[in-house]
Amino acid sequence: MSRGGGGGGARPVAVVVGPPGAGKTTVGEALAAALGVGFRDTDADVVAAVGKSVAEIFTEDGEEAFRAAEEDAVARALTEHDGVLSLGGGAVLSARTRERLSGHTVVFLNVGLAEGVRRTGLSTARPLLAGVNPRAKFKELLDARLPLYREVATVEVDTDHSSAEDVVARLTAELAEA
Ligand SMILES: Nc1ncnc2c1ncn2[C@@H]1O[C@H](COP(=O)(O)OP(=O)(O)OP(=O)(O)O)[C@@H](O)[C@H]1O
Ligand SMILES: O=C(O)C1=C[C@@H](O)[C@@H](O)[C@H](O)C1
Ligand SMILES: [Mg+2]
Repeated sequence: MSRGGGGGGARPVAVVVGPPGAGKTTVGEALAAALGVGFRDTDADVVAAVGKSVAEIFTEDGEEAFRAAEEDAVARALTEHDGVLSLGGGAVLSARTRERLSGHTVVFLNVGLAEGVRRTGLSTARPLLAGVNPRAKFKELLDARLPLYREVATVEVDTDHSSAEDVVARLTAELAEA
């Protein structure tokens, strides 16, 4: 829950973006705890709003329906939440969302192909990577999205060779300087 109690007028202390497996949820949650603020994840907001898991929305309603619900969830959270806000990995695909991120502190958690595939490999909860060749899909996704993550980011952290705890420590230092 937000410190401001929700409603309009709030503003996240940091918005976290990046590819699947970058640590948006893990690091986002730990960063919020380190800063003593609340945590919100738009994937969880979409699940709550639609009443189905992310995988069910993709399978039953299609990616376009998920993206529309995600765009709404991001817009709401940006005005309601004053803690750390993690976005879904593909949220930056929306030009409207990218515009809405302008002026916010946006952390891009980057992860390379090999490490991203390794971190997401054991999960069946990511419908986009559930196909026959998750590595090719991950590469395609990184190629398409890297410029979009960088377009919105005010801070970029490479997570390949750092534990989630180290990433949080680097981010708390960077955000204190900003
Ligand atoms: N810096 C890190 N080092 C090692 N493992 C990590 C790191 N960050 C996250 N992980 C692990 O990678 C997996 C994916 O992390 P997480 O779910 O936080 O990613 P995400 O960016 O939220 O992905 P998604 O876009 O699918 O929601 C988890 O098992 C998590 O523990
Ligand atoms: O990278 C993506 O496109 C996605 C990432 C997840 O956070 C979820 O939003 C969903 O699985 C799609
Ligand atoms: Mg996540």
